[in-house]
Formats: sequence, structure tokens, C-alpha cells
Amino acid sequence: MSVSVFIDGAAGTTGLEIRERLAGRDDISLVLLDDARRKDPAARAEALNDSDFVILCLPDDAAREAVSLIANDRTRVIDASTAFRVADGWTYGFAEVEPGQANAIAEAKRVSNPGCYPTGFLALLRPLVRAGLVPVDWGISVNAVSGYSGGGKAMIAEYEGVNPPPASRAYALSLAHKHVPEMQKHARLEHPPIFTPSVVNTYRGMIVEVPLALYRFPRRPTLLACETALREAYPEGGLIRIAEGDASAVQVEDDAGTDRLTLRVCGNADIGQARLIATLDNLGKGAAGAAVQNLNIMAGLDPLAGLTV
Ligand SMILES: NC(=O)C1=CN([C@@H]2O[C@H](COP(=O)(O)OP(=O)(O)OC[C@H]3O[C@@H](n4cnc5c(N)ncnc54)[C@H](OP(=O)(O)O)[C@@H]3O)[C@@H](O)[C@H]2O)C=CC1
Ligand SMILES: CC(=O)N[C@@H](CCC(=O)OP(=O)(O)O)C(=O)O
Repeated sequence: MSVSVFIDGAAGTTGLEIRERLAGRDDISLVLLDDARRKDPAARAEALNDSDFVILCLPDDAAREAVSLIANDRTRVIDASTAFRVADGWTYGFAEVEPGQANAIAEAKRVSNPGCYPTGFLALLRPLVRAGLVPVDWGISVNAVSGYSGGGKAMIAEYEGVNPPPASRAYALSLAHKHVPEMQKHARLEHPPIFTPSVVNTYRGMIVEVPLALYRFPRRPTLLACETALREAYPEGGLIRIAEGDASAVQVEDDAGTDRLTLRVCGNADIGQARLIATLDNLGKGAAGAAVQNLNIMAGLDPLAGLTV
């Protein structure tokens, strides 16, 4: 018995990655629209309503439109866009972020896939907030670097065109990036984090970093206490792994081409300053890998089926 899955936006960067991960699975029957019909609302409405699951790999407005086209209460949705990540009635599709979240996803009709940057940020910070090591009212910064496929087809064309942008470009300078509300809500912080992303001239991969002046915190947690909280939050054998914090450097491509997420607690224990560092693939655990993981969980299949650890 297989479940039917329609990928709306299957010709896009994330959609293609999801197709690759689902291709050849005999527990999934893929529903795809040909090029002439893939943007036809009537054809999309039919596929959206005929499938057990739909995965939306669309710009935000098109994702909202797709949801509005579903006229039955059977079809279950995984949305890869930003449209519903802080919306009521949607379950946040980050199975590891809270105890019990995988069960909530398993039961949900509407699941919003996390953003790529929030995936790294929340994996690092949420366990420390939950353990009371980081106060909820602390001013938090998150610095990050992404490969250019994070900007979808348009940015890929820009970087692979005749006049590619420079090697590294800082953006979101007005501190109003679309991922900030999601980061604040799901980390359960009282204030928006200061988020400083850059895009670099490599196709895929990312580094997400949270620097912490631990010596100023009320409980003065050590680096070891932070690492222990992360190890307790993420059991071995899943997509999230904790590496030793003694690396001399990390690279944006460290987890590129995989669906894993690597966390490290680095820093200077003598001073009490930490660099919490996550590496992941923006198209892996940051998008397609997370969507497939959510599909597996919702359909009651092996959570890691089709994923590369
Ligand atoms: N790239 C990444 O690393 C990540 C992306 N996401 C999110 O996933 C979603 C998809 O992103 P990404 O794959 O990068 O974007 P792309 O631009 O690469 O792909 C989007 C696809 O949607 C298609 N599309 C646009 N409007 C419609 C419509 N009305 N009906 C049907 N198809 C439509 C586009 O068609 P056409 O080919 O004709 O342009 C394109 O194929 C976005 O919401 C993005 O924010 C989330 C996490 C990471
Ligand atoms: C490099 C780059 O431009 N990245 C995109 C984020 C990509 C992404 O994945 O956005 P969602 O997760 O919200 O869909 C950006 O900063 O807007």
C-alpha cells in the first residue's frame, strides 16, 4: 500500500530535491503535473484534492493559494514556504525541537516546514532556553552564512550568470528578515533575535552561529553544561548530531549534500564565551530533507526513509 503525494512546485529548487528523495520508493506514489499544466489552477486543484499528501514548494502567495484550493478534509499538507510558520492551526514541522513534537506532526493535517536558518538556530538555542540556561528575555544574536541555492531559482541564475555577485554578501541589514518571527516564536524568546545573514558563492550548505557571553548569564552556564543540554535533547541515531567543540574551523559545505544537522559548542571556557555553531544543507535538513522527514512521520513510515545522514 502506498500513499499518494503531490508536489506543487516540483520544478523548483526545493521541489526537485524532494522528488529525488522520493523517487524509487515503493511506499510513495508521486503525483506530478507536466510542464504545460504545473501552474494551471484547475489542474493543481484537482491534484491537491486527489492526493493523500501535498508538499508545497512554492512562493508564499502561491502556497496560500494552494491551501485555499483544498476543498476536502482528507488531504494533508506540508508547506515549505514561510506562509504558515507562525500561523494558528498549523503544526511546526521540526520533529526534534520539542519533546512530543514528532507526535504532534504525526497527527497533524497542516504542517509548516521550518525555514533553513531557523532550523540551525532553534536546534542550538531551544534546548538551552528550555533548560533555563539561557533566560527567555536575553538579547540573542544569530549570525549565518548560506549557499546561494537558498534564494531559489532566481538567485541560482544570478550566481551562475555572466556577472555573478561577489564572494560574500551581507543582507537583511534592516534586521527585518522573514525568519525572525519564526525564530522568536519557536525558541520562546521575549524579544526578536538580531539576525545577520550572508550569502556566499557556493551552491549549498550553511553555517548558523549563536555567540553567547555566558559569564553574564544569571546561571553562568559552562560550555560543558551547554553541550550536555544539547546531547540530552537529541538522542543519537537521528538527523541531529553533536560534534566535539574542539574543531579548528567549520565550513559552509560541511553538511552539504546530506540531510543531517551538526551542532557544536565551541568557545573559550576560561572567559566563559561560547560560539554555538550549526552546519546543515539549506536544501537538506533546511528544506527537502525536513519535508520528507515530516511526510514519513505523518504517513507512519520510517522517519529516516529516503534521507542521507
Ligand atoms: N531554496 C531553499 O534553500 C529553501 C527554500 N524554501 C522555501 O521553499 C519554497 C520554494 O523555494 P525554492 O524551491 O527555493 O524556489 P524556486 O523559485 O526555486 O521554485 C519555486 C517553484 O514554484 C513555481 N511556482 C511559482 N508560482 C507558482 C504557481 N502559482 N503555481 C505553481 N507553481 C508555481 C516556480 O515556477 P517557475 O519554475 O516557472 O519559476 C518554481 O518552479 C519557498 O517558499 C522557499 O522560501 C525553504 C527552505 C529552504
Ligand atoms: C540565501 C537566501 O537568500 N536565503 C533566503 C532564505 C531561504 C529560505 O529557505 O527561505 P525559507 O526557509 O523561508 O523558505 C533568504 O534569506 O530569504
